[in-house]
Amino acid sequence: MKPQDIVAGKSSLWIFGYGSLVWKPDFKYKRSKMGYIKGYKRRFWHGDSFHRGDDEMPGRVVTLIEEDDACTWGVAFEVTGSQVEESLKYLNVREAVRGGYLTRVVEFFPRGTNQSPVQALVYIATPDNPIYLGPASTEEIAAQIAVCKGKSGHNIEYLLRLAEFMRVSCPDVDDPHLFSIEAAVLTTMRPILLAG
Ligand SMILES: N[C@@H](CCC(=O)N[C@@H](CS)C(=O)NCC(=O)O)C(=O)O
Repeated sequence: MKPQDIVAGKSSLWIFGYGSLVWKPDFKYKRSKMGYIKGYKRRFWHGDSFHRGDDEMPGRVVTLIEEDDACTWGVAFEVTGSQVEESLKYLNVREAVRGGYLTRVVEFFPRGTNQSPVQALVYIATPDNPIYLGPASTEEIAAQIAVCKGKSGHNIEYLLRLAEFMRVSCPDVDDPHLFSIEAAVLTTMRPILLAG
């Protein structure tokens, strides 16, 4: 199913967030559910020269990388009525125009028993994206995040809020990629913060 098909004439739509959307949706929605999608892993492999970086020093934000046995936890937001058009208009600017993300349709599995999966729209930056940065070591990613900031704030805030969200909302989910980068940034920043 194409994204436009899931949206066409819809009075209700689910939008899956796995990065800044989990802690800052900034659009009106009817309800939200914790849950996951299959076949993708979350990685800090996308560049950002607007929200958390600039043209000289692009920040690193998350995208989804296809991997058969992977799953990524996040939040799905249900928008209904006028919220559908309002949220898509807002996210098109925030995610597509300023962030370089494309839309895809995924199957979202809400957490909990007796919850049926639903089709959801997701914003994803693919490797052919001009500001896609790709894989790097934990230390390299942490060093980049530690020094970048953009119009929405520091790249460290983006990292720590996502890590905090996962610890609080998905305490039983391990995310070695996310938490190893968080630990590396805090190790880098600790002497600087304590020296002050
Ligand atoms: N599409 C992912 C990632 C979204 C994301 O982090 N997008 C960036 C654009 S580069 C953003 O909106 N940043 C806002 C901010 O950093 O406050 C999601 O569903 O959460």
